[in-house]
Amino acid sequence: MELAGLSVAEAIAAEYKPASVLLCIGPGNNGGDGLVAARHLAQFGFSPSLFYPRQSDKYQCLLSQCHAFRIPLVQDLDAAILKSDLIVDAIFGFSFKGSPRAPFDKVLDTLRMSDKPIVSVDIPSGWDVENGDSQGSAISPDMLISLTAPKLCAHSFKGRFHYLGGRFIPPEMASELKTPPFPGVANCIRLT
Ligand SMILES: NC(=O)C1=CN([C@@H]2O[C@H](COP(=O)(O)OP(=O)(O)OC[C@H]3O[C@@H](n4cnc5c(N)ncnc54)[C@H](OP(=O)(O)O)[C@@H]3O)[C@@H](O)[C@H]2O)[C@H](O)CC1
Repeated sequence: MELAGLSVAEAIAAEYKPASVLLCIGPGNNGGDGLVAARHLAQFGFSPSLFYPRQSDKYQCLLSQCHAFRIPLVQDLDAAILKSDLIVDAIFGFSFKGSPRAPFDKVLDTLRMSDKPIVSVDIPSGWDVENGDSQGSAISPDMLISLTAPKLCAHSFKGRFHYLGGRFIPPEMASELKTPPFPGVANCIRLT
C-alpha cells in the first residue's frame, strides 16, 4: 500500500506540474493506494483534496494521516472537479465486477464527462481487469499507473503515460531491468 501510493505520487510528479488534484477514493485497497498517494502529493507540492463517498473502516488510519496533512474531504464532486487541474481515479482496481453500483455509477459518469486529465491507479475504474472497457462506458485516463505488473486490460490503454509502479522486484532482479534514467524517481518506471 505505502510503496504503491508513493509510486503513484512519483509518477504524477514526473509528468504534471504541482497543481490542485482531486483524488476520488474507492471502498477497497485501490482507494487505500489513493489515500497514501494524496499524502505524498501534498509533500511534493500539490494541493490534494479527497472525494471519498464510501469510507472504509480499514483505512481510517490512512484518512487520519491525510487529515494531519490538512487534505480536505469534499462532498460535491461536480464543484470539486471544476476547481481541480487533475483527477486521480483510485476508485476500483482489479476486484471491480459487473456494473458500477451506487454511488459509483454516477461518480464514474461524472468523471467520464469531465475534460480534466485523469490518472488511474492500477486499472481505469469501470474497466474489466482483462477485457478493459468492454461496455465502452468507462473513463479514458491520460495516465495509467500499473502496480506490480500491467494487467491484460492495459492493452486497451490509449492515454499519454503508462507507468509501472509499486515495484516489488527483488534487488537481484532490478539490475537486469533496462529502466530509463529517472533522477529522483525511485519506485516507478515509465513504460510509454
Ligand atoms: N491485493 C493486493 O495484492 C494489492 C492490491 N493493491 C491495490 O488494491 C487493488 C485491488 O484491491 P481490492 O480491494 O481487491 O479491490 P478494489 O479496490 O478494486 O475494489 C474492491 C471494492 O470495490 C467494490 N466493488 C467491486 N465491484 C463493484 C461494483 N461493480 N460497484 C460498486 N462497488 C464495487 C467492492 O465492494 P464489494 O461489496 O463487492 O466487496 C469492494 O469494496 C489493486 O488494484 C491495487 O490498486 C495494492 O496496491 C497492493 C497490493
